[in-house]
Amino acid sequence: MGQLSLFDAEEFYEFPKDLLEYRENFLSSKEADELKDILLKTAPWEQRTQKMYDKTVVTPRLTAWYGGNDSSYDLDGNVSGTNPWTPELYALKERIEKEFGYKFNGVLLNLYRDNNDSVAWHRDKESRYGKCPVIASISLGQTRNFDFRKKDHHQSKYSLPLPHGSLLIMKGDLQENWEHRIAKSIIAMKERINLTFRLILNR
Ligand SMILES: O=C(O)CCC(=O)C(=O)O
Ligand SMILES: [Fe+2]
Repeated sequence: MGQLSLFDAEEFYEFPKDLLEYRENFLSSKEADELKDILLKTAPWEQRTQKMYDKTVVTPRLTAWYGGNDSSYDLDGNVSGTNPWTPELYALKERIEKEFGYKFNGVLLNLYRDNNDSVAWHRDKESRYGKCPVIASISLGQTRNFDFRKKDHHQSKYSLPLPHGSLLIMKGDLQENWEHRIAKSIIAMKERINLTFRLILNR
C-alpha cells in the first residue's frame, strides 16, 4: 500500500461544463465589427482605481457601465455613473434575453487596449448579484483566453479562447467555486472589448 497523503497531487477537479453556455458565432462578423467600432468611438471609457489591500492601484483596462434606472453599479466601492442604454446595447440585451430566457438590467464594458491589459483572478460574487448570478459575456476584437481555476484548488484549471462575436453565459454556482481572469500576454495584441450583461438586484 502506498503512503497516505492528504494532498494527492494527481487529483484534479474537472471543470463542470453545465456552468457555461457558449455560442461561438452569436454575432455575425459584420454585426460584431459594427458594434466594436461604435463602442470604441462612443463609450465613455474610464480608467478606474481599485483597492488592493492597503494600496490603491489603477485598473489595467478601461470600463463603462450602462443600464436602466433599476440598476446602479458601484464599481470597487465608488459610485459609478450609469450611462443610459444605447439602442444597440438595449437591442443586444433583448436578443440575448429572448434567445436564452434570462433577464438583465445593466451591462459592464471592459476595453483591453493591448496585451498588457488584463483582469486579475476574481469571482463576480456580491450580494447585489443574488445567489447564483447569470452573466452573459460578449467578446469583440482580439481573441483572448478566458481562464478558470477552482477557488480552493488552484491546480484545477480550464481555459477557453473567446473570439470576435462569441457569447459565453456563466451560471449556476460558477461564481461560488471558480475564479476567472483575462491574463496579460507577452505576445502583442490588438484591442478587445468585452460586454458582461448582468442583473443587479434592487436593494
Ligand atoms: O473580459 C472578460 O471576458 C471578463 C471580464 C470580467 O470577468 C468581469 O468584468 O467581471
Ligand atoms: Fe468577472
